[in-house]
Amino acid sequence: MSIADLNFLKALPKAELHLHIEGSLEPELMFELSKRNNIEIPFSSVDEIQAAYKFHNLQSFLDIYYQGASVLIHEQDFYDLTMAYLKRCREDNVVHTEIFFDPQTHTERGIDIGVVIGGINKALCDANNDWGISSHLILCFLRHLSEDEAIDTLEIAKPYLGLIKGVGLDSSELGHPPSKFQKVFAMAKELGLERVAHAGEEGPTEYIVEALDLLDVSRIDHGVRCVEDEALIERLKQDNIPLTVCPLSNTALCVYDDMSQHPILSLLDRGLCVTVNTDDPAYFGGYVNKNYLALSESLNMSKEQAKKLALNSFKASYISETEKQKWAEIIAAIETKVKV
Ligand SMILES: Nc1ncnc2[nH]cnc12
Ligand SMILES: [Zn+2]
Repeated sequence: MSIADLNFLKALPKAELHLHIEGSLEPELMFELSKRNNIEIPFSSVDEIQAAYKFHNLQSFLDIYYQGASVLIHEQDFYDLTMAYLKRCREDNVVHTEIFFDPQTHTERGIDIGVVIGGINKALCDANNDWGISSHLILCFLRHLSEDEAIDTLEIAKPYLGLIKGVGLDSSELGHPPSKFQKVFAMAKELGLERVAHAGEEGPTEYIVEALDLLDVSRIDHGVRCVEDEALIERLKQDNIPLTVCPLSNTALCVYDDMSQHPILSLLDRGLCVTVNTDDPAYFGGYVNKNYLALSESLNMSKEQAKKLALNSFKASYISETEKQKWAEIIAAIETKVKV
């Protein structure tokens, strides 16, 4: 890709809607926090950590991801983690981000949910004040745990609901259908929270349908397996349900053997509201612009397609209609012709 093309991708304002903050823990910070907090990790160097990042499916990644998160103890750790991610947003011209966090990964280890939310929120406020990056926070339930544990998590989050935009569902998908969490999602809706869920990453198309019908979600995270069901594709299009797609994640976790097989651009061309996101950038090889770049290199993404993906990222977000309009106008004004 030429320098002009790279500059074009960078110039596009973008929103990120599918980012697990724990998945932005870079090996360097993991190592630093393990020393700072005296937490043992089974690696003796940053290189050793990086060498362990070879995954063959979602579970092989999650095992390492939960182990990595064990170095996060104090509010300052969550602040440092979030601030490091927001610096990457600034570099990539990501001007709005909707961040997932997994409270149960921390409360299970005896960390107070207030410590987690406090550290993340302070970094989000600083990035908003200093760099104008806006954000929302989405609390995810771990689907390999029980619904009662998810309900307990929603309960302890109640004092912080003013800082939380919505709830999500993540972790091991296969064997943990959305139907398992119908009650807690109804409670979240009652509390006025937005709802999203991972579905159709490794799991079958039925999980996408369940997330829509039983959890009443307004976005699907991943959702790429919708390509197996024509009627579902039509429904997602008609009902304007966005998919937060994560290209580099999908190849790192072997959902696709090669990026050239990825369906994101064909779904875009069919009129679905697909968006580009990182999922767990510290583990999957890059942040937002790297994901766009991969689509350029492997799928020959055009500049018009890139603009549409950036536009979709704001359309699919939970920002106000006025803000959406503002970003749409800015994106529309970006020149697609290479200037000499
Ligand atoms: N890609 C992914 N799928 C499900 N749960 C996750 N938690 C972090 N990354 C995830
Ligand atoms: Zn995810």
